[in-house]
Amino acid sequence: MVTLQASQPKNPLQSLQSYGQSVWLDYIRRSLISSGELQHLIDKDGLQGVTSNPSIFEKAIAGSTDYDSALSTIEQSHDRDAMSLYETFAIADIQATADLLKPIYEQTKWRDGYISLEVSPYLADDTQQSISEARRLWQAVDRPNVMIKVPATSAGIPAIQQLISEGINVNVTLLFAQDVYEQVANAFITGLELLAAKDGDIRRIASVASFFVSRIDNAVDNLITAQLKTVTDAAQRDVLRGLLGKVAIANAKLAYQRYQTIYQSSRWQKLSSQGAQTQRLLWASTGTKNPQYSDVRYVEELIGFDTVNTVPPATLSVFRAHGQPRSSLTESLDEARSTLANLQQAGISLQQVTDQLLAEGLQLFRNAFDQLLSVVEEKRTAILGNKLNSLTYKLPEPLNKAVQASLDDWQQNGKIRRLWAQDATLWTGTDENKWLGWLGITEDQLAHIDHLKQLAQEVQDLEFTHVLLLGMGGSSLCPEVMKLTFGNKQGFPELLVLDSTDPAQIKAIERQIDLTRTLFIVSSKSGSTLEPNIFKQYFFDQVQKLLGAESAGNRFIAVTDPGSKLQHIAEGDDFRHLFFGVPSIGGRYSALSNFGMVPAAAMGVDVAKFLDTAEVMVHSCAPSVPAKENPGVVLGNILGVLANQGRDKVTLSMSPGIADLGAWLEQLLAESTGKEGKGLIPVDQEPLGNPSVYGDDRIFAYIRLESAADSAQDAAVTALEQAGQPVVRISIADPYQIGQEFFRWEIATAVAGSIMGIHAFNQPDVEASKIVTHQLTTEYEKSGTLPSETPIAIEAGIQLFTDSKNASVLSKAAGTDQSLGSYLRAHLNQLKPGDYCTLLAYIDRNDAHQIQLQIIRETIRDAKKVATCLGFGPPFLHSTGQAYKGGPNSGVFLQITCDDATDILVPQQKYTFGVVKAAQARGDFQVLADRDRRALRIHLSKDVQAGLSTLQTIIEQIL
Ligand SMILES: O=C(CO)[C@@H](O)[C@H](O)[C@H](O)[C@H](O)COP(=O)(O)O
Ligand SMILES: O=C[C@H](O)COP(=O)(O)O
Repeated sequence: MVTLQASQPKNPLQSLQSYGQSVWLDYIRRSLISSGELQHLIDKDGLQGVTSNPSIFEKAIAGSTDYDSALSTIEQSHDRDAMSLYETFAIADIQATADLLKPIYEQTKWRDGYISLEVSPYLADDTQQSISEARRLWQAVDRPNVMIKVPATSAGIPAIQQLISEGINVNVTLLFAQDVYEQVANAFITGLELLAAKDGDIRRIASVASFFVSRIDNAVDNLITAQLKTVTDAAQRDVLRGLLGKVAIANAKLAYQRYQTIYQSSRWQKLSSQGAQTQRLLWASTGTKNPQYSDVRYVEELIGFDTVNTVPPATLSVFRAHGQPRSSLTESLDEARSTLANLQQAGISLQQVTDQLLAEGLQLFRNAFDQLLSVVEEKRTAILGNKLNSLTYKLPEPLNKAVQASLDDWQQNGKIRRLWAQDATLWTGTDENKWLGWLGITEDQLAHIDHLKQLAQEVQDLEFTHVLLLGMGGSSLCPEVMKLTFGNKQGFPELLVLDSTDPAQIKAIERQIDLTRTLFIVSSKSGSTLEPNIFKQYFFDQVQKLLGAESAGNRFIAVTDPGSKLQHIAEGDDFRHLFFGVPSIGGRYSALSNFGMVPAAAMGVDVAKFLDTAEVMVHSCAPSVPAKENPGVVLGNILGVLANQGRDKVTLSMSPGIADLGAWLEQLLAESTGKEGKGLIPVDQEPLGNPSVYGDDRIFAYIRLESAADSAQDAAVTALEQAGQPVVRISIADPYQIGQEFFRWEIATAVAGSIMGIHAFNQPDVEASKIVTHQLTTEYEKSGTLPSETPIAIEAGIQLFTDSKNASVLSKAAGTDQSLGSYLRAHLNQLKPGDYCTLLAYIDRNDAHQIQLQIIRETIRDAKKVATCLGFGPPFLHSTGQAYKGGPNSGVFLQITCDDATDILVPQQKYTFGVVKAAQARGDFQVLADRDRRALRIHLSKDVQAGLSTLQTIIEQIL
């Protein structure tokens, strides 16, 4: 303790030192430090320490502009998440305060001169996390005169012992009960003993036990006042009245008695003889709350040797002005005992009060922390402006209310933190924790960006004209988005993507490229997917014929998970490069990993910039960002809650320049959530209609590219909003910000999956059709033909097929006129409100076919007022196929197959690509039928365009 000169006139604050009490300030704020006011308090009032807590930092950072310019300087140089911004400010303030207090620390031989920093209030129930957080903060602040604050919960007490044993100074906070205080003192002493046993320097370990005072009076006075309303007995009323405003101080005085006993014990004497300092009681919560009580009561009544009182600024001022110090802490101890005994007799349990105060105290700190982080997040978002894609939404009121309640649940139950902590119980508790590697992928990629930069350089140097990506689903959809969004980058090859076994489509791609100047990327996470493997066989064979076996591998790159079959093939064929995926990232969550970024780098996208830009969204969705501020969590809650209320058709509308994002989103949403009879049904590329064509099963998501928006789309979305349809709007200022949507929607899908109660990372029903396809191709290899089938109707060169169950339903409904039209009418008449209709087209995906299918789709939507989807096979099998089979049984399917005009033999196999496609269509159909889906297959002849025209005419006639 610093001894003041005898000659100096002492103010009441300064006088406290002569009673053995140190005054600390329960407040911190940057301007207090920078203005010199804190130094003044140290110099003039003898202030000997400072404490902070989440509420104090909330007032400082959220309630002032002290930090605004620092915040914008940081953000302008590099974006950080709200938690990291808060910590940067908090740590800087703590360090600056520690430096101001350092002379006191040294003069008092490490007894005083401390500043405290509290661990996140969200860790109060977790011993291990409290320990690691405290260690991390201790190292980050890197000052000997800091104390890390840990709450006195049952999980906190073992953490306190451990931290003390490691030589970390601890301020034990949220202490209300004497018994708990004893446990804390015991943990402290044990911690010191452990440190001494390791030959640690125990003399320098300082700790305080922050015993809260005024809150006890508040709580107890309320209970007494409530009793006084019912108790009529005069004597009892006197006793009750006499207890008002007495309990907190009585409790503190008796805690101090325990302190004295503990630190006179022989156990302590052993440590003391080695130079250990006691863990002082520190009176906290010492601002007077009840205006009827003296404003200095919780200072004046608690003065005693070897104690600390941490006071808020207002109490500091009034005590300086009129405080009357006396040695009060050891006065009237009998009265204190009888106060507590009377309280018990009056039926008020002090233990219940203190238990409740601890729970409330934690909640208050959590609320303050959330408020603090919300405000930092708001300030950050304002500084970022349009560098962060915005999200707004308008929902009909009952739905909005349900979404807000769900967001509250996510907040109060710490679910965002649980998501980031990879807690499988947020979903089904199966193995979801093994599939969350995508949460940290941007950081990982940026840390190893050189391999992508080198690839980009190499591709340029070698002057390839094309990069052809061979892959399916999660391995092809992000590259498709990149291709459409970024087009051809000057000086780089054009990226093409092959994800279809349709022979016409393969030929169309082959016609576009020069095989000798193309770089092939074979992309498959599992490395065992049929399509990329046979694509590789085909193109490797072609290149080999032109360049010779030695050189062919030089034109191939593989992206796959370590140890896969594709890795072995790539090594065997001497591929140019082998890039690995992360096994804990499933295909549809892999966009920002090598599966999306290798092709992006090869086509000339600045991947470092792309990932850096995506990180802005990662920061916005961070675990510490409160639910209502968290853009991924907000979207996930909207999707999950609306799906549970029957609005499960997520109708996607994108600006034309980013239209392919829809196909990527389709896979993410459908494959992640469409299972166990539940699911979000994405509706992509369905042209927006007027509000009258929609039922009440939709939610609309409009993703607008600000630089190239479509005014008709804008008007249509506004009309939907005005008609009361739920609409989410996302705005993207720059195509480079599309990566933010990858991450936002991944978080949103994971959140929606949790709300819907499903495993958001598996795809059990995709596997089912793969198995049937495999059986069919094996059969073909043996017999040279696929099993024969009998159509249920033939007309105008079009054949209809279905399974026996659907056949009998449709035949009955078609009646005597078993024409194509009657069957189609019977099939489409099964559509009822809330259903959706999907066209599953196993044909060449060219512009003409797309236009025809879109017309058919619109006709069905407008006539039946149902959602309509369009999937090309086989790609959709790796995407929406999961939801069609595993999701709600509300789909009515029209599968469209055709005879192939030309076919291509798969090298080293007996089958052709056409046979594979046919087997895939049949496998798909069989599984749909096995799952009791309403499905009809329409088989066209070789002239697909003519067949589609006939189909279009019939559908227009019958609806
Ligand atoms: O625990 C410490 C210091 O160790 C304090 O910062 C403590 O958190 C504060 O005194 C209280 O939170 C203030 O409580 P109150 O005045 O709001 O009741
Ligand atoms: O979405 C995933 C597709 O089924 C492709 O899987 P893959 O990357 O293991 O080949």
